[in-house]
Amino acid sequence: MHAQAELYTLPVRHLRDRHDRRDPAMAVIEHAYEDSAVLAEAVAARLRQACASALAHRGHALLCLAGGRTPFPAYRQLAASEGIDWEDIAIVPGDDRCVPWDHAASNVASLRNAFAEAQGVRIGALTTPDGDPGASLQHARTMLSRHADTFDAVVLGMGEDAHTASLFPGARGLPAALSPASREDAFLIHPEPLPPEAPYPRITLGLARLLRTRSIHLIVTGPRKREVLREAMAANDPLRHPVAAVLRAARDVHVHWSP
Ligand SMILES: O=C1O[C@H](COP(=O)(O)O)[C@@H](O)[C@H](O)[C@H]1O
Repeated sequence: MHAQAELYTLPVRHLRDRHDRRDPAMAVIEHAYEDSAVLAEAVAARLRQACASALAHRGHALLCLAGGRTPFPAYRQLAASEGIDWEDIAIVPGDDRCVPWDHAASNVASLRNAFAEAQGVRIGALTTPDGDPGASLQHARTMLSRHADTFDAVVLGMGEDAHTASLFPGARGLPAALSPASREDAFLIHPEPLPPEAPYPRITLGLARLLRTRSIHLIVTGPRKREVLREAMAANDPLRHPVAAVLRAARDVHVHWSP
């Protein structure tokens, strides 16, 4: 195991204290690593520990995992871990793009691919096989109603526009998806503008469902995302920087960063 580098220069706790005095118990726990390989190893170890603890205490584990690209090296390491009883573990994506399952942008397809080695693991889809947005929304809500337990771990990513899961700034459906009063677990989001790297409508878990978890890990890499995270925390405006909603509402968020 590599030593964790002490290079996280973002004064996270300071910014939280200064800009959000309502709940001083909230905490962002910072982890900075020398590179993305070390980050992946550390995140995989955290997820392994969350699974082991859940299996020991409850006999099953439920993970909610981000799509995109950044966390996949950690997922592949987790999937290759020895001694995990995958048959008792279920995974749901935190969001997905409304595309067919055989499309390169499908988060559920990427997750199924990353966990191919994990014999017996169940990976639920937020989308229907053809990716139809309306049918996917209904499908996601039904699927999530069958996975209503508290998550053992939630992994989130963040885009350079400060979206997390598919909670996109400026999207019409964002206020409902961020509302703690929303009764639904999943929402259809039409990002405006569509992100060029994945220009599709999305299904996302809402903030309240994401926060029903025993642990949260936000994974960000590169200097630009670190800047965005700092801006999000300073502004503390979730409609502009949806990631701020997670940072201010969760009791503890582990932020994992590497260059
Ligand atoms: O579109 C998405 O983007 C975010 C960030 O992805 P990353 O590869 O830049 O970390 C991701 O967390 C989300 O699941 C995905 O649908």
